[in-house]
Amino acid sequence: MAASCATLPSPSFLSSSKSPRRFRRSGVVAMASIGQKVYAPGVAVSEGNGGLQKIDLKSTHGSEAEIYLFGACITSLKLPNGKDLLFVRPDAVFNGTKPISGGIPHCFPQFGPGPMQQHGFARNMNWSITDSEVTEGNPAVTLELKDDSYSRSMWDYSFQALYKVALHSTSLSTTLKITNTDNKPFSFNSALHTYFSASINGVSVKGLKGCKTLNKDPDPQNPLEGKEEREEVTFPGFVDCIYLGAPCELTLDNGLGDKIIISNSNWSDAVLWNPHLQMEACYKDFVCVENAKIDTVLLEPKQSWLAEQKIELA
Ligand SMILES: O=P(O)(O)OC[C@H]1O[C@H](O)[C@H](O)[C@@H](O)[C@@H]1O
Repeated sequence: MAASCATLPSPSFLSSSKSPRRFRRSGVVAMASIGQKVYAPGVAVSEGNGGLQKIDLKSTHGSEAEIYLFGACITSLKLPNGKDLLFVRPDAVFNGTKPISGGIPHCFPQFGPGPMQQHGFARNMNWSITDSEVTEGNPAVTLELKDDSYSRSMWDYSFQALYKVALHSTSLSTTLKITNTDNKPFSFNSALHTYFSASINGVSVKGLKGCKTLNKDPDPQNPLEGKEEREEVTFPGFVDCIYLGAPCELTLDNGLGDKIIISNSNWSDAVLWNPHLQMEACYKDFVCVENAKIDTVLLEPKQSWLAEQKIELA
C-alpha cells in the first residue's frame, strides 16, 4: 500500500526534533584565513575522482555517502549492509565538462530535452556548502546553487536551490527547495535521476499500477499515453517511461537481494529508465528509478517549492 506523504520528516530546513549541532558557513569563513574549514562531525571534504571536490558523510551507525559538489551529485550510498546501493556508469566523466553519469544527478530546471540542454544545467554546475549538522551521530549537509552567467545564458532568472542531504543509520533523505529570487515569475520541472545498482533481469518496481504513463518507447519525440496495469514493472528490454501522479512510495527489488523503499513528498511523478542495448557495457548493472516533477511548477517572486526523497532498505 502506498505510504502517506505525511510519513516523511517535516519539510523544514531549520528545525529538527533532535536538536542537531549546527556548523554554519559563518564558522567556515572565520577559519578560512588559516586554511581550515569546519564541518560537523561525520562531514568531511576531500578530493574525489579527477580532483573534483566531494563531501564524505559518515554516520556513527555505520552508513556512508559521498556527494560531489559538481552537480550536487550523490555518487555513493552504503547503508550498514555494506553494499553500495547507487551505481556510477563506467563511462562517467569526472572533469567538470559533462554531468556525472550515475548516482543521483539533478535534472533542473528542465527534465529531458527542451529549449535548453537535456535535463537543464543544475547537474553541470558547482554547488557550494552552506551548512552542516549532526544529530545523534547522523550527519547532514546543505548545498546551494544560485544563478550565474552560465545558467542565465539558458534560463534568464534569479533563483536559489538548497539541497539538504541527511544520512541516517538505515536511510538517506534529501530535501530540495527551489526559491524564486527574481522579480518575475518562472516555471520549471525537475527530477532526481537516481541510478540504483541492480541485476537487471531480477529487477522489479512495485507501486505504479494505475498511474497514467507517457511511454518514450518507441518514439521519444511522441510519448505514448497509457496506463500502467502491472503490479510489478520489470525490465526485459529498453524502458523509458514517465508515470504521472505516482504514489509516495515505491518498492524496488534490485535483483541483488535488496528491497529498497523509495518514498517522497511532493515529487508527484516518477520515471523508469534502462537503456538496454544502447549501453551494452553496463545496462545489466543498473536501473534508474527517478522521483520527478514533470507537471510544470510555477513560482511567483519569493515563492518556494520543496520536495523530499528518502531511500531505505526494507
Ligand atoms: O543520458 P542522460 O542525459 O543522462 O539521460 C538519460 C535518460 O534520462 C531520463 O531517464 C530520460 O527519460 C531518458 O530519456 C534519458 O535517456
